[in-house]
Amino acid sequence: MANSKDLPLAVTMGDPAGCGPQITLRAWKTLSAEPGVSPFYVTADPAIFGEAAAAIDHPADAARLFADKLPVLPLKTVLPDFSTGTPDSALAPGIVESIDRAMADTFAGLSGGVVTNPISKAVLYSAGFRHPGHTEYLAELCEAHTGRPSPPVMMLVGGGLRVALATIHVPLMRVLDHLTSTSLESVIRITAQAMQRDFGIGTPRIGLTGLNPHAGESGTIGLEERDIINPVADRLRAESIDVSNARPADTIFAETLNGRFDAVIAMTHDQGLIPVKTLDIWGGVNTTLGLPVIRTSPDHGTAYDAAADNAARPDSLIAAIRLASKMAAQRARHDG
Ligand SMILES: NC(=O)C1=CN([C@@H]2O[C@H](COP(=O)(O)OP(=O)(O)OC[C@H]3O[C@@H](n4cnc5c(N)ncnc54)[C@H](O)[C@@H]3O)[C@@H](O)[C@H]2O)C=CC1
Ligand SMILES: NCC(=O)COP(=O)(O)O
Repeated sequence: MANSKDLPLAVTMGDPAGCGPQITLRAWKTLSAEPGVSPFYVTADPAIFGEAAAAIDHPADAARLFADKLPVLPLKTVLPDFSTGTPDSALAPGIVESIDRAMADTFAGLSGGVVTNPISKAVLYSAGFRHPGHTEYLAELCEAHTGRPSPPVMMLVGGGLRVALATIHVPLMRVLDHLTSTSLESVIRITAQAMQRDFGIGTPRIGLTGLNPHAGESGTIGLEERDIINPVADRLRAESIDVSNARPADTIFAETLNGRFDAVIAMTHDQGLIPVKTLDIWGGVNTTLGLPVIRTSPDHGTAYDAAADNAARPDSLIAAIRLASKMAAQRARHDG
């Protein structure tokens, strides 16, 4: 499967009633004038971008047009009328087709990676979508394509931090059903490999948060550090993976900003996302590690309110496209 730096990136439409069309157009205006970044095309209905868009028949046409027009590969699904800022489950089939097409192009070696625009989980759920989010859906598409499981790891990059998650879209009450020695070991291995292959860090230093306050305070405020996290870290250190024991989650991000770790693995979604979004709400990027394709995304959601005001900021999508472009180049170097 190609993941070449020379291929265009496939950007999905996301929810067309959300911020996706505005931020895509604004990102294209910035990036079409920026040397060194991969060109991209959008899998979408060209009409949602007005005169700035040019419909293309094939991803290979994107690079030639990119400086002058936003290249758009049209969907088969006809979008119903919609109102910007108003969620509508009737848009779900087009949203899903856009994701499927971007992934199919990447599997076929026509695109160098996928950058997803935000979707509303609630809108897709109400139309029968049975995956928690893009992350899990993309992993399923990868498994269907390769025949091998691709356990996905969500990583947020921003504010000087790289933060992977040991559990993703899981209700807090169910975290312990998902945080097992096996799952944590897999997340650490995938993060360590991705740091080398996609971020060019030869010997990554990985910090683990504790699950409990004070990382369990020697077992007096919780036992998961003693029983799950630290034994996994011990085992992996014996294999020369540079991973810490569980450290208090309230300080590990400051330690990381001071240079102690290259990446942190947080045990829960909010534990990891709060520091990144607080430090870098506009520039943070969500990337999925562990897949055979490169995937990035803005760290924010559909921002229906900002979209309705025509005020959606493209910064995070721009950062997501730049990161995908860099990862594609790094992966090509790594894989030789
Ligand atoms: N990668 C994805 O597809 C993601 C999707 N979501 C989905 O987005 C939906 C809305 O979630 P919320 O929690 O409201 O988060 P949100 O990120 O859409 O909005 C939170 C606040 O930030 C503002 N905001 C976000 N992005 C902005 C931008 N680019 N420009 C200007 N203002 C911006 C919004 O206007 C809002 O006030 C949910 O259904 C959720 O499932 C949330 C996060 C990521
Ligand atoms: N909070 C991050 C988020 O919900 C993104 O999910 P996904 O759609 O990238 O799986």
